[in-house]
Amino acid sequence: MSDRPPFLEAEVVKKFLTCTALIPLLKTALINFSGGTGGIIQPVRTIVPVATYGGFLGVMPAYSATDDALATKVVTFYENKRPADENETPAFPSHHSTVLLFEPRNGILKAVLDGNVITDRRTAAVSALATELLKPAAAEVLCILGSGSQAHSHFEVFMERFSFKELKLWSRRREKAEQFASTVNAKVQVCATAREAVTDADVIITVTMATEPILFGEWVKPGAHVNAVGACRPDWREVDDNLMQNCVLYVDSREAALKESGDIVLSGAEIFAELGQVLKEKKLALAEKTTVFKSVGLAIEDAVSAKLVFDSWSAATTNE
Ligand SMILES: NC(=O)C1=CN([C@@H]2O[C@H](COP(=O)(O)OP(=O)(O)OC[C@H]3O[C@@H](n4cnc5c(N)ncnc54)[C@H](O)[C@@H]3O)[C@@H](O)[C@H]2O)C=CC1
Ligand SMILES: O=C([O-])C1=[NH+]CCC1
Repeated sequence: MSDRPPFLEAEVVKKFLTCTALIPLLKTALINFSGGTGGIIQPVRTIVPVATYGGFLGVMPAYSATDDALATKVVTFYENKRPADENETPAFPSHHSTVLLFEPRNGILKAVLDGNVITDRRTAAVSALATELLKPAAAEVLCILGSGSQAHSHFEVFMERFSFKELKLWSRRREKAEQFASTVNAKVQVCATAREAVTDADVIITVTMATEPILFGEWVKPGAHVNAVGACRPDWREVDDNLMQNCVLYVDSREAALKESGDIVLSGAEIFAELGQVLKEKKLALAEKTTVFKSVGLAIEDAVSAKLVFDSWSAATTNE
């Protein structure tokens, strides 16, 4: 047998990273991250700007004693500059990531995993956890702004976890939204403007590479819940000041959000609670108010996801 650690590619990750298995792990990890039983060491990620090319490289290490998981994700994300020709598709996906999973007992590298599926699924699963707690009681209309990788993963996870009656989609390039609508197994209303998509929505998901607001408070139905997933740089925005300042604001990590989220840093909006606190103390879930969950993405989510995939893959391989 080779000493080389295995590389678990996207198809393997897809097979083992099911929502059913992942969501309870994320729930526990987020509670522990926000003070639960502790045992989680996770610094705010290091970001190296690749300014010449409009890119960023992020290093995201985390250790969970409770989960016995030690990992680091390396992620690059590049501003997906609008091509000069409107009909041209950007040559590369905007995000690329890889997860290194270590054996906590001795530090040996156990596996290298495709990080793209992990990033897409765990982000959508965390948004679903926030939505379960913060959506209005009768939530019938879901709106997604954006049509890239995260839009797809959020769609998949939300279709599995909720039963919305209507799904509205807006994307900067209408043909991308139409392409999305034609490939998914559900009726999707493609909207000409973000405003049209947001109007009357009970739950809104922003998953764009926008650097200026694309979601405005005056469009949002009182009591709606927003998962604000993009704009992970301190000078990038997806959501305007009006919404940020007039909502009950939840984050995945207070420390990271105050450093990385332009929507928070530039609006001066006050954070009400971390998601992990709400998962632990349900009374913090003010679902009758207009709520925003600002997610920047946590290394611990990647670590528990990678361990789940590796353990499931190892068990399946041993039994073959
Ligand atoms: N919070 C978290 O844990 C994570 C957040 N993200 C963020 O989620 C967002 C979406 O990521 P992906 O779907 O992987 O990216 P993607 O590149 O696959 O899709 C981006 C979408 O944004 C649209 N877009 C690009 N520039 C825009 C602009 N100026 N205005 C409006 N729309 C614009 C594109 O047309 C596309 O629909 C990004 O901001 C990304 O950094 C990604 C991973 C994890
Ligand atoms: O958590 C993550 O992997 C990311 N958040 C924003 C860009 C990538």
